[in-house]
Amino acid sequence: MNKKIAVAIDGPAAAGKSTVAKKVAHQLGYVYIDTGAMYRALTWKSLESGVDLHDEDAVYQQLMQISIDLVMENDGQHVYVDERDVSREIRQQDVTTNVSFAAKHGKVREEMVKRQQQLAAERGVVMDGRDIGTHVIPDAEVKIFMIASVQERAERRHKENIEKGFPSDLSELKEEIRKRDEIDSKREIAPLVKAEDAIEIDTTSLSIDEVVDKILSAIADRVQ
Ligand SMILES: Nc1ncnc2c1ncn2[C@@H]1O[C@H](COP(=O)(O)OP(=O)(O)O)[C@@H](O)[C@H]1O
Ligand SMILES: Nc1ccn([C@@H]2O[C@H](COP(=O)(O)OP(=O)(O)O)[C@@H](O)[C@H]2O)c(=O)n1
Repeated sequence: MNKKIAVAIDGPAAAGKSTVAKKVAHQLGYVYIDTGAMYRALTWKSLESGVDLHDEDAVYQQLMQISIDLVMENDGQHVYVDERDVSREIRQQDVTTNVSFAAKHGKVREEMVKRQQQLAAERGVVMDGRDIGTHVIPDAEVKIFMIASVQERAERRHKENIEKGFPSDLSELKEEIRKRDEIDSKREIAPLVKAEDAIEIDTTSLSIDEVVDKILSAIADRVQ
């Protein structure tokens, strides 16, 4: 497979996007870009500095003052805000429950999309998020929309939290996922929606490797 392409993976919270995107990128020797981590990094910084996440100008100003870097290291991708490694902090519950507020502002999204498009300028990328196939890389050669039931997604996140030593409550997780999906799907700017030309994969009863294989074969079909 010589021709390098862009693969856009979108879908709701905990559908398995980043796990699968990382594996697909690894198999192809592509770069993986986690756009959710960028919104989480901004949210973490805003909470740290006491910025009101509902104040569009304040959140935008905060974003313009920071650099957000995704760096591949031996143990996986790390996220830096300026010089600080915040990979763990951005997965904490206060960031998770607030990130959709930061992500709904038009000015914030415009700047994020600009940064993400720079990262994807060269092909050979797998990028995951909510608006990748619709706004960030609308001309991506392969677009995937991953879904799974809320129950399944909450159970997956619960298991992951316990493994990481994070406190976790299944019914709270279900509620948080439902609420975040609703904000992400109903926002005015670039809501979470399947791109017309995206392939939908329901991962509820699929293993990680089965999903990876489906995406790799969609890519193989496209680049032939
Ligand atoms: N098809 C799958 N079957 C079972 N578990 C999965 C599957 N895909 C992902 N997971 C697990 O679900 C959790 C959430 O996946 P993640 O990739 O973080 O989702 P997203 O990026 O969509 O939020 C992770 O712990 C991951 O290992
Ligand atoms: N391209 C993107 C990526 C994430 N986001 C926002 O960032 C939040 C966190 O994204 P994420 O991919 O880390 O979320 P999880 O599904 O991993 O929990 C989402 O709930 C969206 O509010 C977005 O608006 N657009």
